[in-house]
Amino acid sequence: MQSQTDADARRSTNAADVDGKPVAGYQLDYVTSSKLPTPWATFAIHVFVDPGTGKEHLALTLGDVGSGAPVLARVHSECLTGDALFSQRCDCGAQLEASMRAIAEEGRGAILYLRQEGRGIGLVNKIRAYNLQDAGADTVEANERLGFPADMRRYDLCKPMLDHFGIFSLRLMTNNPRKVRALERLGLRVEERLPLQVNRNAHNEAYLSTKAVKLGHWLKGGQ
Ligand SMILES: Nc1nc2c(ncn2[C@@H]2O[C@H](COP(=O)(O)OP(=O)(O)OP(=O)(O)O)[C@@H](O)[C@H]2O)c(=O)[nH]1
Ligand SMILES: [Zn+2]
Repeated sequence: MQSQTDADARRSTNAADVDGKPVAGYQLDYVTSSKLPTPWATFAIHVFVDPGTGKEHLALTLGDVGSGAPVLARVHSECLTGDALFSQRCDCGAQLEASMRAIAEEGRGAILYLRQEGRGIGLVNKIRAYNLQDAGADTVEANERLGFPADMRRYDLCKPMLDHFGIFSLRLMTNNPRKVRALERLGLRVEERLPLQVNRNAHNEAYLSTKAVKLGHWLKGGQ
């Protein structure tokens, strides 16, 4: 029997995909902000709600991000296992930490924390995909065997978040060309693309290789 999570995940493929036409005027409701002290800096945390899905998306900002100068930025998709539980199966937690550190060092920047777990297939399916990976599938094949595309994320929800802060020009920390293309298609300027290669280890080596070979990520050193 299909779980609610499966149905929700599949339904969202029908919405604009990153490589499809972005939804014009994607709507997110800004709700509230507060302070978020972290080991590296005290960020401002901002919450947005997607009225269509009920999902709460977050932004962390530091300094005057609305001045017009390109903003050091990270667009990060949720990975509960990597971001909160120290999983070594991926590079997500280390990338989040590295980007928070970099922004703290610069004294100015923004992180969009998008609630699209497991490249959009949700936590339940990501854990199922891990089992398929342990049985020999790579990350793309595992998604496909579960009936999903390799990557179901959408980035058009970044636009209302960035508009809220008056950000239109980015220095983006990413290795993912699809993310850069998607943001540019939304009319944002990616002035610079900064690599974010951290925490390669025995557990995530195959995951990183698949990113490079099948998903075209800019990863040096055979990753
Ligand atoms: N389906 C699936 N998703 C995964 C797996 N490992 C990590 N993820 C998800 O992959 C996404 C990673 O997103 P980001 O950190 O934004 O990064 P990225 O698209 O890999 O590109 P970068 O900007 O270079 O980090 C998160 O949503 C994770 O939950 C996996 O094995 N299978
Ligand atoms: Zn991860």
